Amino acid sequence: MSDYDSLARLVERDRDHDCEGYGPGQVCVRVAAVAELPTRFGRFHIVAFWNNRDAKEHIAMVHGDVVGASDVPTRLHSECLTGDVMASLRCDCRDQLLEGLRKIQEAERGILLYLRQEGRGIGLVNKVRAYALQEQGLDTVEANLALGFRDDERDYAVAAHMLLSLGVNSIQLITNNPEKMKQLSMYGVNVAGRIPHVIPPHEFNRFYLQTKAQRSGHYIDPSGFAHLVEQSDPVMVEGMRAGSSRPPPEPLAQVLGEPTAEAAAEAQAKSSRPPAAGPDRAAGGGSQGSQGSQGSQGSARGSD
Ligand SMILES: Nc1nc2c(ncn2[C@@H]2O[C@H](COP(=O)(O)OP(=O)(O)OP(=O)(O)O)[C@@H](O)[C@H]2O)c(=O)[nH]1
Ligand SMILES: [Zn+2]
Repeated sequence: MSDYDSLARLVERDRDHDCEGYGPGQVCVRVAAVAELPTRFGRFHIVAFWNNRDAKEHIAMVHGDVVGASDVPTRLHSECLTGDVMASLRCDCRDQLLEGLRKIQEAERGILLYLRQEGRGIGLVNKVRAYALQEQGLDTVEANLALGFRDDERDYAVAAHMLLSLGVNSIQLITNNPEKMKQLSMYGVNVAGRIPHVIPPHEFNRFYLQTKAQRSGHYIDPSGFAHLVEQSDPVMVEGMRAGSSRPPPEPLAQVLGEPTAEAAAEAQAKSSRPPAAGPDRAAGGGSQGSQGSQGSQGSARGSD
């Protein structure tokens, strides 16, 4: 049976599915529709889900045969309109999304769940409010708390049910977030292991990533670098993987309007003048604004 057929059968199977649900919201999902989805990273199947809890349309990007499979590389991505669509540099979401699709496509099989949990579950309007507070000096955690939310409002019951509906036996979760591991296991998903998903920081998101490491307990080196012992894979961003036949995502330097290392080297080679010392660019300009300069106010959670 083809990968498509095995997924299409799930639509038939779920037509009248109505279980008691998972989590406090007793969320139940159905596999509602399946189609092929060629992407710039390769061919996927897109699986659209219905759920009984919110009017949001969560989806899975599926590569290869996952029904009944074990150790399936799986990424849970929470929606970030500003990062995913608008290419915001405040966070690492877009890089994580594209790198996640690429990692999955390079594996024999894999799943990326795109969960409509904008702003760690507080919604887009509130995330913009949180950004405004961050401009006044709060960090990402403090801004959520100031708005009356928890640091993270996400519940992964919907994700757990989606994975169970797809019939995976066990997953290797692509994440740095211990809460995702914990909740999926709690909801009955067999999380066999973790694949780190660290994106090197840049000047605009360094403080945000440090806050996630220091205050939210994410497995990111507090200095912001991907120097984790368990990280067996080299970090791949900016299309730097040697030997990959797939088109890389656009280099961050291009997004920032700066020349890439290759372009800079080429320009230098062409120039008869000796290269300028130019430490400014490497130092990131040092103009972090309020985000970079303000300190966090203790009460670190999970910072050990
Ligand atoms: N409230 C709030 N949400 C943010 C902010 N920056 C990014 N986000 C949201 O944070 C979420 C990030 O989701 P993920 O990348 O799936 O998860 P993660 O918690 O970083 O964990 P990883 O699996 O390690 O990447 C998205 O929903 C973003 O919209 C912020 O400053 N405040
Ligand atoms: Zn984001």
